[in-house]
Amino acid sequence: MRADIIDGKAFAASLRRRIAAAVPGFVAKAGRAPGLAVVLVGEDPASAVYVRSKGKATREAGMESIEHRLPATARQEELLDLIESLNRDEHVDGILVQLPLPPHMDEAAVIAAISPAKDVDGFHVVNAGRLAVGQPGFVPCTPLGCIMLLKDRLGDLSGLEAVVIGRSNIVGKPMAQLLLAENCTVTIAHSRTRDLAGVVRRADIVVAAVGRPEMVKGDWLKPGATVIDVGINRVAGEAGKSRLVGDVDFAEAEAVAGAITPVPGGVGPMTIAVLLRNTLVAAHRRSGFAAPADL
Ligand SMILES: NC(=O)C1=CN([C@@H]2O[C@H](COP(=O)(O)OP(=O)(O)OC[C@H]3O[C@@H](n4cnc5c(N)ncnc54)[C@H](OP(=O)(O)O)[C@@H]3O)[C@@H](O)[C@H]2O)C=CC1
Ligand SMILES: Nc1nc(=O)c2c([nH]1)NC[C@@H]1CN(c3ccc(C(=O)N[C@@H](CCC(=O)O)C(=O)O)cc3)C=[N+]21
Repeated sequence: MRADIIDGKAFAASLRRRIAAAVPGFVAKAGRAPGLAVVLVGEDPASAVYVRSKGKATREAGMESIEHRLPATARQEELLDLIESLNRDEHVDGILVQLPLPPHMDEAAVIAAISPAKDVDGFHVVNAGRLAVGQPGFVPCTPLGCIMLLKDRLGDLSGLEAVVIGRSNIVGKPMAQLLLAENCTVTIAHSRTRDLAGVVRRADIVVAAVGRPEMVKGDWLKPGATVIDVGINRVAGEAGKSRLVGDVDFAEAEAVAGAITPVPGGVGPMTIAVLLRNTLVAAHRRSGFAAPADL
């Protein structure tokens, strides 16, 4: 069997078109465009690339992109003051502080400073708590994008065995919460898990969010499983160039899985599309308008 490729890039493009189509309706009612503020601290080249592509996608959707850069040496107080001014700015609906932050900053304290109503990353404890208890809030973009791909592929997920590898606050834990909310039987695996291959072999759905290039092997998978590869790992490629690989050994997995997301072109593009979706939803909620239902 050869797995179907789940085209996250195409799905993300269609989501972005639906978002762009809904923006003029908001502008007509509110008299302004939805605004997303992205804050980059330091010069990490990978982060700078992401921030640029987020800004471009935001403008292409007809929204306002507000970009702030602070030097790597900035004091945490300066960042907290900036977040406070963005919290107060009526034109800012969403605030994203690009992670990771320089080591002298306390990420939890910085995230806590963002107004939960503008936390389009869904990283604030209030939004994490809402997700855990099933109240409406903001859900982290990457796991929400993964759920959209899974439901598009499989329809109802009820009763399926799902294994999430990774338990970070930004991917693994919210991913597990979302799968639970879809009535999956959820196992969360991590670096202390015994017999990881044996655990993964039970899964109808495997979500790999580890950060270890090509760790998940083909013979770890149940034949026909649906594999969502969140990993983004830059490794040495040919002729001194680097290339991106996921946490799943794609060549091996493709021969066993029923369907699999590629890297690049899978989960990554979904993350940005869902960020725009969350920003549009935040704009509607903050203005007291019902958010478009089909996003
Ligand atoms: N596509 C996208 O849009 C995004 C992609 N990513 C990518 O996803 C990956 C994960 O990101 P993130 O969650 O932030 O990473 P973290 O480093 O925060 O978490 C990694 C998790 O993997 C677990 N882990 C590490 N080694 C092993 C192992 N050998 N076996 C089993 N589990 C292991 C860790 O376990 P423990 O808790 O025990 O240490 C931890 O829970 C990265 O490649 C990142 O680049 C991240 C965000 C967005
Ligand atoms: N506050 C915050 N929110 C985030 O959502 C956040 C963050 N910090 N820090 C870093 C991670 C990582 N992340 C990605 C977004 C898009 C792609 C993406 O579009 N990837 C393309 C390839 C891009 C390339 O070629 O480099 C793809 O997979 O096809 C990947 C990874 C968001 N993150």
